[in-house]
Amino acid sequence: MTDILRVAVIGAGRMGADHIKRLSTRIHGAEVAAVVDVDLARAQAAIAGIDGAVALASADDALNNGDVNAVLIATPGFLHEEILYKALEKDFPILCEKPLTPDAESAWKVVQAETATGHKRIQVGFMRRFDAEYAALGSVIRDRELGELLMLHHQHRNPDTPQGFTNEMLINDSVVHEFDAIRFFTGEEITSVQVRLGKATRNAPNGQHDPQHVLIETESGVLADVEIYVNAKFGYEVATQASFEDGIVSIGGDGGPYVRSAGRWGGKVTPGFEERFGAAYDVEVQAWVDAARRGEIGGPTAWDGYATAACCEAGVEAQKSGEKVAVQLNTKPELYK
Ligand SMILES: NC(=O)C1=CN([C@@H]2O[C@H](COP(=O)(O)OP(=O)(O)OC[C@H]3O[C@@H](n4cnc5c(N)ncnc54)[C@H](O)[C@@H]3O)[C@@H](O)[C@H]2O)C=CC1
Ligand SMILES: O=C1[C@@H](O)[C@H](O)[C@@H](O)[C@H](O)[C@H]1O
Repeated sequence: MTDILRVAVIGAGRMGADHIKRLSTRIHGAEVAAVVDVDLARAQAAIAGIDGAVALASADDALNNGDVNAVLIATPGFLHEEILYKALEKDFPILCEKPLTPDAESAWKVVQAETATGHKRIQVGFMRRFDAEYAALGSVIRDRELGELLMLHHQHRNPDTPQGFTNEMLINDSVVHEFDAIRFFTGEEITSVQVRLGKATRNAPNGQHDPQHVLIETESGVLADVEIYVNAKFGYEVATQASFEDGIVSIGGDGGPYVRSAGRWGGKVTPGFEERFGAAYDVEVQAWVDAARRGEIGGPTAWDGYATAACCEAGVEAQKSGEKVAVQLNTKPELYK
C-alpha cells in the first residue's frame, strides 16, 4: 500500500467541483493537492477550505508539482488526450472522466501508450458500473438467474444541455454511458449502431435533433435501444428495462419517498446526474483510490474507453446516414484480457 494519494484535479467545472468536494470530505486515502483550471478564479474558489491545496492555471504546473502523485481529469472530453499522455509519462494513477477521448483513433493511441508502459494506470469515469441497481442487474445477467438476456431498453433524459452541447455530443457525451453499460451488462462488444431521428422537440438548441432513438446490437445478438432526450425539461432520468427468457427487470425508475400532501400525491424527480448518481460517484472514486494505492486500477479501463469511442464514432456516422453502421475494433491487447 503506497502513501495517501495527493490528487491534482484538472478542470474545476461542474464535474470537477463535485469530485473535489467528495475527495476532500468523503473519500479515504486521498487528498486534493492541486486544482487546475484555465479560469484561475474557479480553481481558487474550488480549493477554499481545503488545507494544503494549491490553485493553478496549467496542468503542466500541477504534474510537475512535487506534492502531486495522482491525477483526476475533468476537463471537456476533447482536452483529455494531451493530459493523459503527460500523466502516463509520470506513471501517475489516473481517473479520467468519460469520454476517454472523443474519437476512436485518439483513444487507440492512448491504449497503445498505456500498453507500452506494461501496466494499467487509467481508469475511465463510467460511474454507472458502481450504481447499486446497475450492479444488481449485472449480477442477474451474469448468474443467468432469469435465463438468457434478450433485450435492453434504455431511457436517458436530461433536463437541458450546457452551452455548446452539439448534436454529436448526444452520442459522444451522453449515449457513451449506454455503450459502456451495455458492454458491462453483456460482457460483449457492440457490433453495430443505428440512429433514428424522429419528431423533434422545439426546446432543442444549437442545431441538436432531440430526442434520438439509438439501436444497438451485441456480439451474441442482444438488441438494445436508447431513447436519448437531452432537453426533456422535467428533470434527470436514467432507466433500463431488461427482457430475459424468464422475466423482466427494471432499474432506475421512480423511487424514493411517496408523499401525499396539499391535495397531491407522488415523489420527486432528481434534477441532475450529481443527485441521481451521487452515491455511484463516491463508490467509483473510492474504488480508484483504493486500487491506485495498491498499484492497480479499480474500474473501467482505457480499453473500455477505446471500445466506447469506437461505438460513438459509429453512432455519429449513423446519425448522419440513418444506416446501420458496423463498429470497427482493433485487437484487444493482452494487458486488458
Ligand atoms: N460521469 C458523468 O456522469 C459526467 C461526466 N462529465 C465529464 O466530465 C468532464 C467535464 O465536464 P463538465 O464538468 O460538465 O464541464 P465544465 O465545462 O463544467 O467544466 C470544465 C472545466 O474545465 C476547465 N478547462 C477548460 N480547458 C482547460 C484546460 N486546458 N486546463 C484546465 N482546465 C480547463 C473549464 O474552465 C471548466 O471549468 C467531461 O469529460 C464530461 O464529459 C460531465 C458530466 C457528468
Ligand atoms: O456524463 C454526463 C453528461 O456529460 C452528459 O451530458 C449527460 O447526458 C449524462 O447523463 C451525464 O452522466
